[in-house]
Amino acid sequence: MPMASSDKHQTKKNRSIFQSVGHAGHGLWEVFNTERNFRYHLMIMVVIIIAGFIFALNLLEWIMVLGCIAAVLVAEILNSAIERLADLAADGKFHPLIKQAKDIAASGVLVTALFAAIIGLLIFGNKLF
Ligand SMILES: Nc1ncnc2c1ncn2[C@@H]1O[C@H](COP(=O)(O)OP(=O)(O)OP(=O)(O)O)[C@@H](O)[C@H]1O
Repeated sequence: MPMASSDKHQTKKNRSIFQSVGHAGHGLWEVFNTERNFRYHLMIMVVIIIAGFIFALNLLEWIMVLGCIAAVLVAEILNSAIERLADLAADGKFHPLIKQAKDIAASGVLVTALFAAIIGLLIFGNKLF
């Protein structure tokens, strides 16, 4: 469970590092609970990490693999935040700029995932062939 916020209707700055971390943890929990793609990425992450141990990646390879995983997860998290702001602004109505904002945010996830896949193929492909 995430750390509880002491003030559910807080609109002022966080009072301490602990409160900041608590709210960030709450955000992570929200993305995990509501975003199917984020859970897919987490499952792929587990498979890649297991593969990393099986193929005995060296330090540099681990750094690159973990960097790619972090980049994809962060892209998905930021995409989710933008989707929520867009939904708030759209208020249930269709708007071409909302469509652009959501599609552009999603393209950030796509580009990050594509490069992560290429880097993964280079690292694991190099071990296989
Ligand atoms: N209010 C809106 N105005 C215009 N287009 C919208 C609006 N809401 C959603 N869309 C379009 O529908 C698509 C799906 O929107 P939705 O908010 O359901 O994203 P999602 O399925 O959660 O996206 P992802 O697959 O990136 O997680 C968006 O990418 C966008 O093209």
